[in-house]
Amino acid sequence: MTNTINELNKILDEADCLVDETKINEALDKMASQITADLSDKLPLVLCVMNGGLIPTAALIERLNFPLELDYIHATRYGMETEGTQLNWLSYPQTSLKNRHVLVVDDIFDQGHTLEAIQKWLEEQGTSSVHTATIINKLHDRKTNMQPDYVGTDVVDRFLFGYGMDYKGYFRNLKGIYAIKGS
Ligand SMILES: O=P(O)(O)OC[C@H]1O[C@H](OP(=O)(O)OP(=O)(O)O)[C@H](O)[C@@H]1O
Ligand code: HPA
Repeated sequence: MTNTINELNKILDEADCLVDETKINEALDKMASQITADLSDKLPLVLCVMNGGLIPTAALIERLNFPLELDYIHATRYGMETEGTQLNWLSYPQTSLKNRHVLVVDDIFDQGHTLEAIQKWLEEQGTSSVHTATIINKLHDRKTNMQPDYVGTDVVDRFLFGYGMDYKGYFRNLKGIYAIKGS
């Protein structure tokens, strides 16, 4: 256990903070304004993509001053790894989705497979509209075809953690967004 704590503390000490708390808050404010303009009269259902979406979703919805409902979906393709594989669907929303305007919130748009699959599945459930939002868009050319409707900020192609994103299950709780040394 001491080894694990030491290893994790070293990872954090050596990491680069790419997006600090101030920049995250500015990004969230901008996204909230755009979402308010589009969805404030739609009684939307906000769907948090667990686990990474937890912190961004909480921060975003406290900036939305109109009636909305909240539920979650849990799909994961990275697990404890730094490379994604197939998407595992672990939990589905309990709220009826038919004829609903849905806003899906996640932490990061990396290759895009997670959000693309969730969007497709939601459309098959008879939703009226599906919008997608992520705090981070990772810049590289390995993307699927879709684009999130609302993006906080672009970040270079390194392995990230903090603000919802994990390194081996840890560090989702950090207030900034960090890149692992050498990644
Ligand atoms: O754009 P993609 O390449 O599909 O990657 C993005 C997804 O990967 C992460 O989830 P992960 O599978 O790590 O599960 P977690 O949210 O529980 O960390 C992140 O939270 C996104 O949901
Ligand atoms: O860079 C990342 N960090 C953490 N989780 C992730 N899931 C996709 N990309 C990442």
